[in-house]
Formats: sequence, structure tokens, C-alpha cells
Amino acid sequence: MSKKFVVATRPSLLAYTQTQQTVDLLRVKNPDCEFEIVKISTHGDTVTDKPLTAFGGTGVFVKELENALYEGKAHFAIHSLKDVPSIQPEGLVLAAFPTRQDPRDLLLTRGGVSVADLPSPCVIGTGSPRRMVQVAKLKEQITFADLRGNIDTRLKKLEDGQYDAIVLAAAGLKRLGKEIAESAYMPTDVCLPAIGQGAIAIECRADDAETIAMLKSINDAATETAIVAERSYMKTIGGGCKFPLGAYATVESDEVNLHVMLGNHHTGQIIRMHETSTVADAEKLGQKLGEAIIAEAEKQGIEILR
Ligand SMILES: NCc1[nH]cc(CCC(=O)O)c1CC(=O)O
Repeated sequence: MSKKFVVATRPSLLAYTQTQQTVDLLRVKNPDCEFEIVKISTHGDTVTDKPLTAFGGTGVFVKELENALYEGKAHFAIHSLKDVPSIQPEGLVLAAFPTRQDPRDLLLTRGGVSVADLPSPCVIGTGSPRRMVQVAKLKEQITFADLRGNIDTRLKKLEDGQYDAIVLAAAGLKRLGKEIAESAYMPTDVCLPAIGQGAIAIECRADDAETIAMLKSINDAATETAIVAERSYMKTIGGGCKFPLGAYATVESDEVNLHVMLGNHHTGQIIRMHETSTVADAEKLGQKLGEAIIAEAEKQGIEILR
């Protein structure tokens, strides 16, 4: 099959780089196909001075790319899965998930000092309630300040002394080929990642069988199963970024192991749960843990903003 596909990406260095890396994988599996990358800005790219939590609504990094798919301006779009809302818009599908990058969050301190050696009080840069509620447990007297901008901007803000430390996803830095000190990684039992963190989703029109078949060539089955479990948990809770939600699934032979968390960043409360099922039951597992954690939150009097 020889054909030219138009690929939509956000213009940021990270988005463009991960699109190029994904298209390279597609080229290997589909040597007769041609790919043209087009950059499309999203609302999330244009508004850079407001905290993400103040935007209202999900999908601020995906909507304009989805419109390009509807309008036939692109055959498929490449997203960071964690930016993709849990409810899939009519007529569009997430057709393939390449092998997931590192899902972990990093705590990058200025000068690489250890957490114990951070000043008290210290200022940590992150706008993510999920990161705040978990990182707050690491040490006394942590205050948080919002952090936006592309990766280089964020790293520069740390260097300039605006923050004592910042939180970033390892996946972004790895894709950009940046070196990461081993001590910066927060294990998932300290900081459970965002649903889908480190994974890429390729979206296209549901009626475009030719594009779907081509994209499936780079789908990774274990990544897809993990994503099904994590997103099923998110759907059961009700998604959105109003309260801290995390999940991380691993797949080994026929089993999927799902860890989930729900928190309240105003009170500092956190609930964590985990359970295993067969791969075939990944969706049910997410739903089951979602329902169980809602029940536990009610029991503990944790208010869930939905
Ligand atoms: N919310 C922004 C965002 N969306 C995806 C990534 C990169 C990590 C990934 O691909 O999961 C980032 C940056 C970050 O969280 O540090």
C-alpha cells in the first residue's frame, strides 16, 4: 500500500519530537507510505500564563487536532495520552498505542540536592493537584507554586531560583534525550503517575479503515491493556483534573496489575488501592477499583469534586 498520510501534532518541541519518533516507527513498518507532519496549536499552547486547573474543561491540548481530523486536514493525530480526555468524541478512535515510555514523575531539585537537604520551607513548582498531594508527604513545610511552559522553560525557572525543586514527567525529558539523575525518579509507590503518563495515543477517524490498519502496525498490546485498565478507572470516577487522580497498570504474561489513587489536595488525604486481573478483564478491573475507591472515599469523608 503506497499512500501519503498527513500527521497532526502540537507545535511544542516535545510534541513535535515524539511525533517524529512515532512516524519513524511507522516508516519502518510501512516502508511504502509517505508521512507529512503538520503543526497545529491548541488552546493549551496559546494560553501559557494561567494554571491548567483554571482553564475549565478537559482536552485543552487535543481539541484543535481533533478538529483537523474531522475536517480531513490530517489522517491522524499524535497526542500524549495523559492529555486525552476519558470520553472519546463521536467518530474518532484511539487507533494505536506505541510501547510506553517511563511513566514516573521526577522531582528535580536545584543543584541536584537530596530531598532531605532541601531548605525548610521550600517551594516546589507544579500546578498538578495529583503531584502536590503526593509530593507534600515527602517532607515538612513544602509550599507549591504553579509551573507552566515547555520543558526548557520549566528547567530554566528551576535554575533561576524561582523554585527549590520542580516536578516533571520522566517521559518528556527522555524523549528529548535529556540526562536524568537516578535520584530524581520518584517510585510509583511514592508518586503514582497520571492516567496514561508516558504513553502516546494515535487518533484518527473511526470510519478510516485504511489509516487504522496502517496505525495498528505499531500498536503494543501490553501498553494498550495497561491503558484500558487505567482509563477505565478514570471513566468510573468521572475524569477531569479537579481532584487528584493517579493510576498505573503493569502487564505480565496474562495478568494486569492496577494501582490507583484518589486524593484531596486541600486536606492532604490520599487513598490507594491495587488489584490484579486477567488481561481480558482489564476494563472491569479499572471499573471495580474505581467503584471501590469511591466507596472508600465516602467512608473516610473525602469529598470528591465531580
Ligand atoms: N501535562 C503536560 C504533559 N503532557 C504530557 C507530558 C509529558 C509526559 C507524557 O508524555 O506523559 C507533559 C509534561 C509533564 O507532565 O511533565
